[in-house]
Amino acid sequence: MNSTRPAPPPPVALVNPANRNEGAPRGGDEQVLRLEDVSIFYGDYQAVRGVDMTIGRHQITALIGPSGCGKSTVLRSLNRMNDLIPGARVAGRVTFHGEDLYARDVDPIEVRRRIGMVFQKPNPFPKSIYDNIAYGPRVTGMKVSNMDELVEKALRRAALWDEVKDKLKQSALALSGGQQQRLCIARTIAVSPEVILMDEPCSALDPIATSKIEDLMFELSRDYTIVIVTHNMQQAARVSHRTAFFTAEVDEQGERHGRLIEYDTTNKIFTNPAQKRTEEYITGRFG
Ligand SMILES: Nc1ncnc2c1ncn2[C@@H]1O[C@H](COP(=O)(O)OP(=O)(O)OP(=O)(O)O)[C@@H](O)[C@H]1O
Repeated sequence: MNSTRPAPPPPVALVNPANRNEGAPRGGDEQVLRLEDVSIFYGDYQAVRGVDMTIGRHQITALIGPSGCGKSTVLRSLNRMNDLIPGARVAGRVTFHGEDLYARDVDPIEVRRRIGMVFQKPNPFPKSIYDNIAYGPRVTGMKVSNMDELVEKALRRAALWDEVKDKLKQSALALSGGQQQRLCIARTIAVSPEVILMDEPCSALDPIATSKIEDLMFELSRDYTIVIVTHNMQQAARVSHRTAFFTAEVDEQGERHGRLIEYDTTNKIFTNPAQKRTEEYITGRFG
């Protein structure tokens, strides 16, 4: 008997009664993405250090943590979006179904088709609603027998069809912010990705539009694997199956590096985290 075993931390404030993903994670045993000892640099600066994590199929994985801890940097490493930032470099291994995403012969364009991304600010093209959806399939050379059908399917999947079906030829820029974000999700879906990365997709939206996107994420997780960066802990608690808590640590030289502190089921992270720093962040005492 180990009588010196520390007592588990008390339940924290953000207990998660509304989480719809409680219980056995769907399909989560199958790993889609894996990070092994991943460090990410901007020039000489090591923004993220030594991250190990796996992302399960058809799960929603939330990345949370204080500003500057490297959440977006890690997210962008999952579809080689960091390649587009001059001086950015990924060390370690990121694999997608066991295949090294950064291997020489891997085409980053194909990576981004299979692992799509939705950004913080809705960024539709200054084109019609229809052309926003049709653009990806056209430029990636997808063989599409019926583009109208594909556009309708993507818009339906993104829960936008009923609102736009009578104005497909109108500019996407005339849509509300929430509609624009669902259009961006439809645009991502149109090229048949397997994973959707979302970088604070609701931060520019009001609570009603946010709630619609959260419902949509839940629906989409039946068919897609989703990784979301969010500042909103309630959102992580509501929508995700698993949560990764990052923070920035200062090294001997006084440099700050993002580190993954704890990664577990969302329920565990929000009710009984193993790490004191996670608990302090969740309860608002730090960060
Ligand atoms: N393009 C860039 N060039 C140089 N440094 C960068 C770049 N992007 C991010 N960084 C630095 O990397 C670190 C991690 O940034 P990142 O944006 O990934 O953090 P974050 O946790 O997503 O922050 P936030 O929650 O504020 O969006 C920060 O110190 C940031 O200044």
